[in-house]
Amino acid sequence: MTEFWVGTSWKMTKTLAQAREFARGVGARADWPVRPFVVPPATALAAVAAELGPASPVRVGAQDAHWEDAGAWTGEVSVPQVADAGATMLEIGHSERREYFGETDERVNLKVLAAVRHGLLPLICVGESAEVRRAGGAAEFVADQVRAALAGVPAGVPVLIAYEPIWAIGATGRPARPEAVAEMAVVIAAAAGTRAAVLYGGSVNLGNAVELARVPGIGGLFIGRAAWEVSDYLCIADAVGDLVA
Ligand SMILES: O=C(CO)COP(=O)(O)O
Repeated sequence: MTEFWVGTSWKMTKTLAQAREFARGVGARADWPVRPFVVPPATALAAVAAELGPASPVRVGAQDAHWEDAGAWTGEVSVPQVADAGATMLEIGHSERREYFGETDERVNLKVLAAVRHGLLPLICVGESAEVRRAGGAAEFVADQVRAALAGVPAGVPVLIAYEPIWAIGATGRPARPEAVAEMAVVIAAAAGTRAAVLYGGSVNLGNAVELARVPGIGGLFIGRAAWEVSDYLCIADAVGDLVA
């Protein structure tokens, strides 16, 4: 395995001081066996990027951005703005945004196109609900999400796609079984093509990270809660790194 992504989204957590502390912790590390990334809240993007510096191997991502470059969109931030703050990746379509903030497949696609237009690496989140899985429609649902997100994106443009089943995310979630992740990696690769690396997210922790990282077709892990302490993040990156080195 030549490259394996390990990243964490901080969601709506961390003050500036906490964000800087985390950035100092990852910034102190010179050698990475994995491709590291952090996805701070918008308030901390610039501070984290500044702390890491432009040459850092740790990539910084924004959790969301509007599809227009600028304008009268109160409360939003644009892709050029998050890029200006230091983001080189853009997370798009997390299920929390789809569920609570009206993110549709169409908007996800507009945001992917905006990210590509401005040279940010899109990190597109997809995943089915427990209901859809129970009804046997998970593969089709996720393939549709992937195809919709990538409509109009030229074939050679690299993207990351995080498979994050809704039932696996957060305090009430349970991690997907490796076999289910493997099946979905095939589905996503078929829908997205070779330009996509497929990541898994949803209740990843130190105890299950290696098993999930071993899943065929999986090129990274996208972690929430279990990586919010920098020492925990580094432990997971090292455990996975031993596997992929
Ligand atoms: O949503 C996630 C990453 O985007 C995963 O969150 P948890 O790891 O906290 O379940």
